Amino acid sequence: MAKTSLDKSKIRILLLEGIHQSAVDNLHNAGYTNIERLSTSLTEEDLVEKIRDVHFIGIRSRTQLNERVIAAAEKLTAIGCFCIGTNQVDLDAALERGIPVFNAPYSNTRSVAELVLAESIMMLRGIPEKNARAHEGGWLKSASNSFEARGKTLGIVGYGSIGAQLSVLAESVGLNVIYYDVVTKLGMGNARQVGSLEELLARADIVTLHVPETPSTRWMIGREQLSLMKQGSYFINASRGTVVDIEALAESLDSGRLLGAAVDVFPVEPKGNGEEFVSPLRRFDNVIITPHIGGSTVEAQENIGVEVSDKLVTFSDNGTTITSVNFPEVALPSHPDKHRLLHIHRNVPGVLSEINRVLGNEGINISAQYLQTNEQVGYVVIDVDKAYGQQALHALREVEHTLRTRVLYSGIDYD
Ligand SMILES: NC(=O)C1=CN([C@@H]2O[C@H](COP(=O)(O)OP(=O)(O)OC[C@H]3O[C@@H](n4cnc5c(N)ncnc54)[C@H](O)[C@@H]3O)[C@@H](O)[C@H]2O)C=CC1
Ligand SMILES: O=C(O)CCC(=O)C(=O)O
Repeated sequence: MAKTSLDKSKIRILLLEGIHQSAVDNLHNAGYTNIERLSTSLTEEDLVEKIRDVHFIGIRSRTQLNERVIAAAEKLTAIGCFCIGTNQVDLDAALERGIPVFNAPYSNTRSVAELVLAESIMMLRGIPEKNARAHEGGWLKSASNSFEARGKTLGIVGYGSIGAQLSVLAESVGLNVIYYDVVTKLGMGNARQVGSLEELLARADIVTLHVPETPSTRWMIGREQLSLMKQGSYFINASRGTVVDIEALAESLDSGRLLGAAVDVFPVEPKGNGEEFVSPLRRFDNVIITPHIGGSTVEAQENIGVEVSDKLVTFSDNGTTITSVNFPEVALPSHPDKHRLLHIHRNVPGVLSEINRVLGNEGINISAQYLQTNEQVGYVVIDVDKAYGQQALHALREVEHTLRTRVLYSGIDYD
């Protein structure tokens, strides 16, 4: 039987931003029934109120879990990002409070890559303007500025899961692929890494960004970088809105240096479908604007729902933190006949021996134990005989540098 620290019906789960029903079904199947699912994100004020009693929260890219929100989340046990990016969460603030953060690093990779390839072909053919004219009753039948993809050069910035997947798809339609990455990477197929961002910008007919939001990628593309791009080239951003200076991009479109752009992510995005989208790019017919839907396919969302809810359930039931993006990774085999203690502490020397000393003083025999640390935090999972659950928990709470403790009772429901 799965272990649980509370009766599962008392474990409150809040899912925001229209997380797929597959997550709800999966949580129900695992015995978690106290689930609230909202279709939008929440403002900081609303979130601070709502998160107080929540044990697990699921978000996508829009919800900002900053220091203030996390500090208000007194009961929060884990965070699930039902997406790839985790830049919307203050990972250190979560770590400091002993809260692991999980994501779905691969489930929407293919969806983004397919969209970017499709946009490349559409832009090369001038479809966005032709489509706009036709909707207004116009008829723009012309081969001018309309090109085949075959033989053109696609420049990928950030050759990770999405960049590499796109590289394979792009070669299949005859695009030549070059890429720039801060890490040396082996190219898929005939793709070639270039030595600098500047070289990529100068050589590519289409530049597409697939980097995470980090201090090194913030405003990485501005006036200077756009001025290096070829006359008559195309630009795509489906990474994060903060990577590109959007005013500078608008200037490059006005000047005609860029023949088109496709943008899926923006520095400020509406928090739900009802809010107005404001952007200097709205005036361009040759810009494909999409509402941050690079990863929004039925397949991706269903898979993400299962993947991330599985990670939350496994952590809740067993203390497993494998694949967490901010936390020491620990997995101890399940021991159904034991109680399991979770101890999260500041990573300073001597904590483990202190844990063992206090448990020893209480006459508690440890039947299994596993510790992992990162720079800031240590996480130890300890199995003890069933007789000692509460007693062991009290002893552990006395250990200096403790951030958080939990006991997972084997097959017994406690408050
Ligand atoms: N539009 C959408 O709906 C979606 C957007 N995304 C965004 O795409 C990003 C990339 O996703 P993945 O490919 O899965 O990530 P990844 O982590 O597999 O790859 C990112 C790559 O960027 C490289 N990189 C990091 N900093 C760089 C820099 N300053 N210059 C050049 N390269 C740099 C890394 O070395 C890595 O190879 C995510 O972090 C997320 O922000 C992801 C999924 C959906
Ligand atoms: O689906 C979403 O809300 C965000 C997708 C995304 O940007 C990501 O996976 O990082």
